[in-house]
Amino acid sequence: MADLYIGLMSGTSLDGVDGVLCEFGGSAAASLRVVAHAHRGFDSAVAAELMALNTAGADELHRAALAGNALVRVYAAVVSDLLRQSRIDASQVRAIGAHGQTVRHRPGEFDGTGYTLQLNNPALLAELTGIDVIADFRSRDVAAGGQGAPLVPAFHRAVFGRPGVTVAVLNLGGIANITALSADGRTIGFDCGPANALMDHWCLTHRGQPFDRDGAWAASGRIDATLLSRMQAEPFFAKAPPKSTGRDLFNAVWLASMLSSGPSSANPADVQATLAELTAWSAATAIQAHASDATRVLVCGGGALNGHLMRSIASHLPHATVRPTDDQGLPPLEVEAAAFAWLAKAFVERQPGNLTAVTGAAGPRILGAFYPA
Ligand SMILES: Nc1ncnc2c1ncn2[C@@H]1O[C@H](COP(=O)(O)OP(=O)(O)OP(=O)(O)O)[C@@H](O)[C@H]1O
Ligand SMILES: CC(=O)N[C@H]1[C@@H]2OC[C@@H](O2)[C@@H](O)[C@@H]1O[C@H](C)C(=O)O
Repeated sequence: MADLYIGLMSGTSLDGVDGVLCEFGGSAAASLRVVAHAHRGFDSAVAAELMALNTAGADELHRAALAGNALVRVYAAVVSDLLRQSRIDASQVRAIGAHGQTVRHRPGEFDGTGYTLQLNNPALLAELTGIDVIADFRSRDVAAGGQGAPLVPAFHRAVFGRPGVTVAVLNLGGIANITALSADGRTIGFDCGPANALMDHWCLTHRGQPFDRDGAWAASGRIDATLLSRMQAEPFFAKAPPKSTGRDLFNAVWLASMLSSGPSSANPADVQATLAELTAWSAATAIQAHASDATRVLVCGGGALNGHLMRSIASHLPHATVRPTDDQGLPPLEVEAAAFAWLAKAFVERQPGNLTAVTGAAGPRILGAFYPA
């Protein structure tokens, strides 16, 4: 039987769900083949509710439970798209790795353990698809004192790692994270700052568009150096890894406080240009600090389709080629979903999914919880 897994990712951009059906040839992810990719956007009511649940509000428990159900109905539709496209029957798929929707991420805070919360209803997904589901990949790492994020570096190492060569992988989702795959075999990874979450918010507010296609609007503006340096002073950027972040920090309130706490350009296009530069600067700074000898930077996530952002990052890293991951046979919008297919496989095989050097957890841990078909 082919080793078939589905990965489902709905990330911090809140743009919808990416799913992939993957075939694994052996235990190494290098032998992974994406058989099918499907994407479904959230309808506006679901997107608005998921966004609202990122901040405290009335009757949250009830609303969060219903939002988990709504999310899973989109997941089930994506699974059905994948099976139809690939003409594969549900019974042939070993498991689905379903990330869920992060609405809070506070590892290590409050009582020392803190929490990370992904809305989901894996029982309903198992019911709707008839396939085993693995979910809640982050909590065990947090329980072991880790950040619970980013989790993709282990997958990046397995698919993009090259012995004796330093490679940097940059994910530009709602939040940005890097993986530094050093020539000597060490792997470091951490969230390096905001990516599309703030740019999408600003674009929607001022242009009525969910995102700035190709970064054309940002490219039309001028970087506001004063605003940029105020943003760069955010303590998260100077923090040493392990570190992770999310909409808990980089949200509309953060942006509003940056805009109101000193002089800033009145022109919204200039703010967009400044946000793009903040992403480029923070990613390039992280790469220079942890993978200074990288001559290749592989970019995944929707930001890889933002030509302006890609050029800005490249201009900060003149000694490296900055290319989308399609170059390595895995298109940018498939990487994270494939990582959760890979993590589901790791769970089924009782292999640890975390890298302690990345998350800071006390040890390697098997990640996820099992919901049988
Ligand atoms: N053609 C494009 N031009 C500019 N930006 C784009 C383009 N296509 C997608 N994007 C951006 O990519 C985002 C989606 O990226 P992605 O699917 O990687 O996010 P995500 O899964 O939410 O990420 P993460 O979990 O890493 O935070 C969109 O919200 C948009 O901002
Ligand atoms: C808590 C959470 O959902 N974090 C996401 C988010 O989106 C990007 C970045 O922040 C990364 O840390 C993580 O996602 C990827 C899939 C990860 O865990 O590697």
